[in-house]
Amino acid sequence: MAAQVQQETALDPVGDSVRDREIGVEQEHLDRVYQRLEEKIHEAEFLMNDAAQRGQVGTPGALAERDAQVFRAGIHLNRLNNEFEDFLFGRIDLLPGKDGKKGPDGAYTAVEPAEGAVRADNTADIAETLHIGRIGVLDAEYAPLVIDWRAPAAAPFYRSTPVDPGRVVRRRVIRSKGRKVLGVEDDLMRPELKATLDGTELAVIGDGALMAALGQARSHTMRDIVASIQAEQDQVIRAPAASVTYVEGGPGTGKTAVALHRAAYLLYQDRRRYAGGILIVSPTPLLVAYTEGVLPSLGEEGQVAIRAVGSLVDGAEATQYDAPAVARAKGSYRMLKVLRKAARGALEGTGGPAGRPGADRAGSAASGQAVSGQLAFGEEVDAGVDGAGVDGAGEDGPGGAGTRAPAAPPTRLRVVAFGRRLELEAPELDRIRNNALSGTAPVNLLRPRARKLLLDALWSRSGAGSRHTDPELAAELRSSFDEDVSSEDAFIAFLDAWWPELTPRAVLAAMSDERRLGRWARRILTPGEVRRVARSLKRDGLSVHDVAMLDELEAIVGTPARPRRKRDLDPLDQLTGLEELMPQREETQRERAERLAQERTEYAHVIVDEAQDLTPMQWRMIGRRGRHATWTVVGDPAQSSWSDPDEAAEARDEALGSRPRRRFTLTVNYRNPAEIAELAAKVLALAMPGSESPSAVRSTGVRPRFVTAAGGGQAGDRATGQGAAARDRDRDRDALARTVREEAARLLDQVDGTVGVVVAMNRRAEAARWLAGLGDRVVALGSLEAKGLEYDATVVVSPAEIADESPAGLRVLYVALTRATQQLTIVSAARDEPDADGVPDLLRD
Ligand SMILES: Nc1ncnc2c1ncn2[C@@H]1O[C@H](COP(=O)(O)OP(=O)(O)OP(=O)(O)O)[C@@H](O)[C@H]1O
Repeated sequence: MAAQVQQETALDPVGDSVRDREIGVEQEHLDRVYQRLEEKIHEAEFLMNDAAQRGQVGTPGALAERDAQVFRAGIHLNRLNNEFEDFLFGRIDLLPGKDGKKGPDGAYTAVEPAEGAVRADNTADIAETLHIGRIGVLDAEYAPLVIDWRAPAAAPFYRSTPVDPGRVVRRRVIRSKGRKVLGVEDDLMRPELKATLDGTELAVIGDGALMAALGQARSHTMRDIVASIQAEQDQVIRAPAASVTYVEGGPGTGKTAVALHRAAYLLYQDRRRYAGGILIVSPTPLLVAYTEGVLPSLGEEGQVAIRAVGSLVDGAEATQYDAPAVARAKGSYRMLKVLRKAARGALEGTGGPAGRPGADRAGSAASGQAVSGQLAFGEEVDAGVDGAGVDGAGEDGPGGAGTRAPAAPPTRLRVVAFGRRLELEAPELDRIRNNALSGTAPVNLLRPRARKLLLDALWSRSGAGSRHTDPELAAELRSSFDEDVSSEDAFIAFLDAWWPELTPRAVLAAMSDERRLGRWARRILTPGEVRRVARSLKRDGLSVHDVAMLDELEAIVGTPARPRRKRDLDPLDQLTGLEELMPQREETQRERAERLAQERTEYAHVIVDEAQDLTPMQWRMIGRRGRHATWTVVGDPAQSSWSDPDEAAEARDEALGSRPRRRFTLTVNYRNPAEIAELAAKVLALAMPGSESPSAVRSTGVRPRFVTAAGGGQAGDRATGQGAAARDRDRDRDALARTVREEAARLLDQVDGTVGVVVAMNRRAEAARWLAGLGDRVVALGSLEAKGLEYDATVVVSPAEIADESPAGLRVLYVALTRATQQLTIVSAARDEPDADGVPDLLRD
């Protein structure tokens, strides 16, 4: 593949006059397209006015027709206006096809050239020229002016290679801004051929679109790659949506880009089928923000929801990271067992002040707001905490106010029936509760069963059952007894307090009591894990792992039947007037998509990005959203930050069920130059011995730079004594701060785009201070946040610190080292044991 790209790019330079002429040719075409688009916009406007006028006729039939017309015209107009900018980007010049058949888009359908299309002397005539863009446009005679990039006729633009060119002779990428063509870049698929178009030999301009795209400076948002999708990527994007499409590939192979383009492709292919929505799950809010613009640029935002894994539960938003040991306990299958016990145990209450069961379902969403997509890191959770202060009674649990654990249940039930006072005491009540809980249904749905068992016990205590031998009379008596008792205020109040409706947050709050959690997690979690998990659940705000636990609890406790919410109707059914018929006025498409996504709990297709990072509990959460879906799962095991990949793979297989898998591997690294990829490969060899690095598609000649932050000297020649050690630490910290700042500033001078400084998670706040005042082209990131992102240049601070952070530390370091598109600087601290050239121990040969 890399070889192929080089071959494609080794084209003869041409003079400016030829370039100008070719730009002129494309400009003419673009002018024609714009003219046609304007006509279409006028048509859409006319339709809308016409339909509005028709509404004045007033018959129900005319009104319905008007509504439908206006709605469609509104959408059409909206799309045209939105996609007006920079939407024509490609062209292919094709040999005549095997047969003369045309498809619905007006293009010939044959993939292979006709026999005799290439003459014996290697000359040929171009039979068809197609322009490719973000949407399709036909001229007044229904001939294609622009082919939608997702249409079958556009596939050769992406699929054709010099090895397997099909009918394509020349592939051209057109760069334009607004209505102006700025440049063209050609790749020849049949370089040996002398092809003519209308009697003129085909010109070849530029040195390939891919290289031009890869060399561009990066900003804080991802760009679409629609003009330069490569053949192996196109296979994935256009793979049929049945079952599970599974894509693996190393860093920078375009997995995220491919996943996003696939969403757009699927919608184009079968919009009706995907009306059920496409969910894209991303690991972090930062990656969501980074990728959010890609789908709108492809003309799609409607039915696609991109959500961070910590934002999948309505009304809950992760604002915290857990320390690695806590994350390990919360994310593993073991937690499932604990949650099941906790949900049942939570009914026992805590003995604290009364909670507000049922009142907190979504209200307390995010008490600690995430700052610009960054989550807080729970390092304090691990900081040598003893079991002190664990009485969680009545304390606010995760998420802050309104998430109290259930109060202590009443210990006696007293009612009056048939003129007699009847009582049940604590032991009897406990027995009844245990009996009720022996059912397998969700706890909230077991309440009717508990109620029935209470009535049975009271009935038997009343002795009324033995008074009548006639079964019919006895049944009647029993039924009036039940009615009397269950309408008694005392009974209703008792039931509400004794078997309250549990909410997931209330159960989580109950788990913040170390004693109770210890009971529920006996022989499942270690005492240390119990202590840490309980403490982590006491703090304000939720972690990504808490969100998966909430979702699991929702399934475990169940939602009692409530009056049904009004179904989201078909938009056409809801329309009553012109104002509402204009989706872009009432509610933008994006807002509508967001609203629908909020209300939606299951999807027609689920795309999981960075799938290697999901914990078993997260797989279960996502699995519930795609029970009837088809799936696209993209990931790279070598970049996994989860400590137990086997357990995660088991959970993944459970979520995906028995659906057949179609596997793809992406092999070319488009992000990192070879010099950076080579260095990262050393860490890959340590992290995952035997696995292969993707081949880098380009080389910049700039080698990674190694710098040592010189503070207190090397580990060996340090002063001894407590005071001296503290001084050494301060000096080290100052030296690190100074060095990182200098290196970031140096890189800012050298690149036009962004610089990312990647540090161990517990240095994030510190690192942000080091960079203060350097401007918004530079950002500080914790190692886990760097996932999926990229920068023109990166500074990786203390590889050893990142590697030692967690059991998956080497893989996390591999991620950190593969974020740069141009330059990489490694800053070592004493712990890295750098050699005289500043190369840390971990990165030496
Ligand atoms: N065909 C292409 N044309 C132009 N740029 C491309 C192409 N494929 C990938 N890229 C660019 O390469 C970079 C890496 O892509 P992407 O982030 O999708 O890779 P990834 O496999 O998800 O990486 P990681 O696993 O490291 O997160 C992006 O800048 C993307 O735009």
